Amino acid sequence: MSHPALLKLADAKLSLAGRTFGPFSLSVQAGETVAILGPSGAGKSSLLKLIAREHRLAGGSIVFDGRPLQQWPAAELAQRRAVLPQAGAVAFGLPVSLVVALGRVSRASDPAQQRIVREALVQARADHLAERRFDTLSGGEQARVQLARVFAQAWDAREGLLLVDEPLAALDPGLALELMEAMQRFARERGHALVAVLHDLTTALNHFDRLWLLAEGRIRADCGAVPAALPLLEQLYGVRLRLLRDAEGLAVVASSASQAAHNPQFALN
Ligand SMILES: Nc1ncnc2c1ncn2[C@@H]1O[C@H](COP(=O)(O)OP(=O)(O)OP(=O)(O)O)[C@@H](O)[C@H]1O
Repeated sequence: MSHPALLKLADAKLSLAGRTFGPFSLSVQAGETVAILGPSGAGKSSLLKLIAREHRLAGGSIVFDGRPLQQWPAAELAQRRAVLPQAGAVAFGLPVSLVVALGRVSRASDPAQQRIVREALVQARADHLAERRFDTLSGGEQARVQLARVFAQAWDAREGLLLVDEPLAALDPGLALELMEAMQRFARERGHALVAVLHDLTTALNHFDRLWLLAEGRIRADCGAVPAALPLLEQLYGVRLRLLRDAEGLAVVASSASQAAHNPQFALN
């Protein structure tokens, strides 16, 4: 028997500067991981913000854990869903430990705060930065601290929602992989759903269950994150893609049409 969706959008619409996005009819199960993909300007961040309740719903409905999103009291919602905005969206001249502790402000009393902040920093590979000022950190260091804040916020929730916007964009390949795995583990252990805006197709196919493909403010496909999605991705971005595969996983690379046509080794299956 299938469980009711943790998050359900039914004909949800968003209106920004006279432009309408959607209608979106989408659902996410507890523990599921979804990557939102699409060309620049497609509306990925806007959709994420709509789900995060940072944008007002202009039509339809969004239900989170059986309750319309707009009916959730702010403090309760903050304890069940955490948002990592796109880099540069927040600028703090604060100590790192305080930035991470901001994830806990919705709790009236929080005796575990110090321990959780410390452990969240460890999981985000940022514990060595605890004593630094946030605005003196590099882009990749800031990204790790922001991720620690998200971890701290959703630390003791179950079946919550992590909404992250290009969380790995500022990280070197080793760290990007480590943090992707940390996010997956963190979400899996708590039954949290993870919805991420991404540009990296390799990460999307290797680490996510589902893909929402977005173009011009509309969902073009809602499909499994499987190699068979490649033709849809080619259409979405208007580029030929090659799929490289070995025992450890897949890699997707953009390629010129002529290269792809002459290389049967990379054919889809
Ligand atoms: N608050 C806003 N007011 C008016 N227009 C907006 C607002 N936020 C975004 N837009 C516009 O809506 C469109 C979609 O923006 P959005 O940030 O959602 O795209 P995106 O798919 O996340 O792009 P990128 O990959 O470049 O980050 C863009 O044309 C953008 O300029």
